[in-house]
Amino acid sequence: MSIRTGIVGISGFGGGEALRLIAAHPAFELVYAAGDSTAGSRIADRFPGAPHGLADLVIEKWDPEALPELDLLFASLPTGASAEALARVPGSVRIVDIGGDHRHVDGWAYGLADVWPERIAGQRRVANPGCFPAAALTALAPLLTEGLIAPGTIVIDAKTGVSGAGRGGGDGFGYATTNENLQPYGLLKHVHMPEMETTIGLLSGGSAAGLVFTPHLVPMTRGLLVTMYCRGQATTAQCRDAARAFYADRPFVRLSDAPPQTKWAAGSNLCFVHYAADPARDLVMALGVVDNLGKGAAGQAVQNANIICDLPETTGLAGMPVWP
Ligand SMILES: NC(=O)C1=CN([C@@H]2O[C@H](COP(=O)(O)OP(=O)(O)OC[C@H]3O[C@@H](n4cnc5c(N)ncnc54)[C@H](OP(=O)(O)O)[C@@H]3O)[C@@H](O)[C@H]2O)C=CC1
Ligand SMILES: CC(=O)N[C@@H](CCC(=O)OP(=O)(O)O)C(=O)O
Repeated sequence: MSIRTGIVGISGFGGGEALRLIAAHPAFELVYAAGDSTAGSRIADRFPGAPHGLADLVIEKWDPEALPELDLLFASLPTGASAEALARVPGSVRIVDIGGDHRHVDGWAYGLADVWPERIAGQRRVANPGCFPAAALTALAPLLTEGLIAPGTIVIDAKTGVSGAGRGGGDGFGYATTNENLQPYGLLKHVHMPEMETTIGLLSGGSAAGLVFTPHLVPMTRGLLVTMYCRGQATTAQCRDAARAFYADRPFVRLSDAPPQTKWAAGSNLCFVHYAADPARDLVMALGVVDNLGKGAAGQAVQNANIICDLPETTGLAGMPVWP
């Protein structure tokens, strides 16, 4: 089966990771690549390691009115740049939006693929979660659905690699300012806070109004770790049992015995979850690790595309992480 596939935003970090995955995907055939400033260049000009069959594909100027015949489109545009344009893509084209314009928007399935595959199947429009929510919500979902933690008391301390800011990260994302530096940002106003509050409400039936989320930029290229502190009386064993049952038949979530490390997920679509609890302290800790460009972006996007194209979820995603 050949599914005619496009990527808009292909020159970026998210789009480039989608290209890497699609180049090795047995059913998705890349026939359309688009962007803005890179329009007119060949894939190989941007990605010297592209396979021969894709090297000469020319990046088009993004124009939703001028698409070739497509079955599937991955959009990896800056948040704010896709809502209006994607509304003009014919309804026959399935879309997975890696950017933030369509999360919890009517007409779009929220693509938390390991938690809600049944809500994604059969849809033609899927909004990929943000990278921090991908890790945090995957780790929290079993605890919330089992009522093991109070949804309004969650504190999320997060660390991300610099590629999370994209290729055009801009001032503050250069080598001299990120190397050997640790930068908190977005205190109490990061856009992923409302995204996570809404999803936690859906998972728990309760309000996550007390959520606190603090991301930190750390000097690594890829990787994302969330360490979460919640109120609850559950034991570590109860949290682990809940996660084991919740993810029993899910291929990409790994319950780890030791606290997970960002390198464990590098280059993969895996999410590692881990729990430690102490009822005497009324404390449940939940940890999640993803590759921000994998499960945090293009990996989860391909998983979502597999689901809406009725393919096995693992198609093109079975490769192990890169180590070391
Ligand atoms: N990086 C990450 O870890 C994650 C990113 N995301 C989201 O994914 C999206 C892409 O992020 P990322 O890849 O990091 O960003 P980059 O800055 O690396 O890439 C942005 C891409 O968008 C293209 N682009 C920008 N404006 C336009 C336009 N007007 N028309 C057509 N193309 C345009 C650029 O094309 P050109 O170079 O040709 O100008 C480029 O290919 C964002 O919404 C981001 O928030 C989500 C999860 C994780
Ligand atoms: C390091 C860094 O800047 N990371 C980004 C994560 C981007 C992301 O997940 O994307 P969406 O904009 O699609 O939600 C940030 O914190 O905004």
